Amino acid sequence: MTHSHSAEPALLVLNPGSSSIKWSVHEQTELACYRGSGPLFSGQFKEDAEQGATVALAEAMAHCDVCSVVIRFVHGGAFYSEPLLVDNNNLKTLKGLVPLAPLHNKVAIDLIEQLQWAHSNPSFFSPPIVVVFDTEFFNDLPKVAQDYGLPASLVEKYRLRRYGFHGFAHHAMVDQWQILNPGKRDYTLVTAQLGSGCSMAAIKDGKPVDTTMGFTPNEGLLMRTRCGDLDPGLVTWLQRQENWSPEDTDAVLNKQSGWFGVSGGHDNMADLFASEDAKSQRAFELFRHRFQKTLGSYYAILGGLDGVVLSGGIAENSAEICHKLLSGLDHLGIELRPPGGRAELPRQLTEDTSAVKCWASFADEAAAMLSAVDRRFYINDNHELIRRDR
Ligand SMILES: Nc1ncnc2c1ncn2[C@@H]1O[C@H](COP(=O)(O)OP(=O)(O)O)[C@@H](O)[C@H]1O
Ligand SMILES: CC(=O)OP(=O)(O)O
Ligand SMILES: [Mg+2]
Repeated sequence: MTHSHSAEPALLVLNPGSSSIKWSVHEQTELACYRGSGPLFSGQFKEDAEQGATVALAEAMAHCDVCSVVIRFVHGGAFYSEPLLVDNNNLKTLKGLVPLAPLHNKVAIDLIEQLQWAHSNPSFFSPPIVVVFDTEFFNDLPKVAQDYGLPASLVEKYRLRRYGFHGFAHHAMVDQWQILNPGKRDYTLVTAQLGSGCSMAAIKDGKPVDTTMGFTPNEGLLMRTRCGDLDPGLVTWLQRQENWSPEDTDAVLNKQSGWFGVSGGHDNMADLFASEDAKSQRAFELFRHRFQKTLGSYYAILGGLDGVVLSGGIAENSAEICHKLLSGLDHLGIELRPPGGRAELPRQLTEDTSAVKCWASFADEAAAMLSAVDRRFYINDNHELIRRDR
């Protein structure tokens, strides 16, 4: 396949989540025009699809002149949070960050390597790769929301902080809220990304002031296979009891826990929610309890609440689960509509009279990723990706 300038300039976006890899192809104009007309085409593949990235790229290149591949990279550690043009040097550093987000960074590295392999094949042109970081949205979290109660010497030595993740999803939800409430100022909002990974953010006037995920994407809510909040004393106790290595500990807390572990094997939230066995119900109650506890604490630190936006595979697909998560909260000013009714997104979950307006929406992570690229790069008339002068 050759690089042809006759076709339309476009970008391929790859979004490796912890349960699937989503890809979409966007016209170059989508870069500057956040929430444009949506992707030209899109698809999904599984993490174990050996050449998933090159198949997606070949399909994109059959129709468009792909100027760049944009890949969501969950954890850039203390090194990176701004969009980065991948080269052999920074790729080494990125590879060293795999243990910080064990379910995500390795998959992103594999995607980069698949594309580089394609590049080494003379019959296949592979465009420049830009990685964009899930942490960027939370760069300027208030210090109090970045801190852990650890010794200052350790914090300084390793530049430890709470990073926050799902930045593109939370950014897209804020954007959705602003579209639904045009011109509203001084607003307080809670956004919740509920997919395989789950996180919430407290938002004041469009900026995050706290979020549930911390140093790694395994703090806070109960997730598909991640435990979320845990007493650190329990971890060290179990390590001694079970003689766990760091790798064993990682595997249990990231891959065998969450609602999957608590329910004894329900992977998909839809199955868990439909199941009537006691363990599944207990897992769902824990999921709901953590969600509501966080919502209440964010209400407290925000000093009020104008709205809630729910997103991710769970919220997008299940009106009943959205209803359960927000039920019993009349005292916070959440007056729910009966579930059911309109299925399309954004879906209004509360009555028009409700003090707190709640919505389920599609978090357009790809659009938010493209707008991050647009802040640092542009595409010239030769369809080349160029860094903007700062
Ligand atoms: N109909 C449904 N009802 C409830 N949960 C669902 C439904 N469909 C999908 N899900 C949940 O959504 C998750 C996928 O969400 P998504 O945001 O795509 O995750 P990720 O990006 O982490 O891979 C699945 O793991 C599943 O638990
Ligand atoms: C950070 C994270 O958990 O992402 P995802 O939900 O896509 O797995
Ligand atoms: Mg996701």
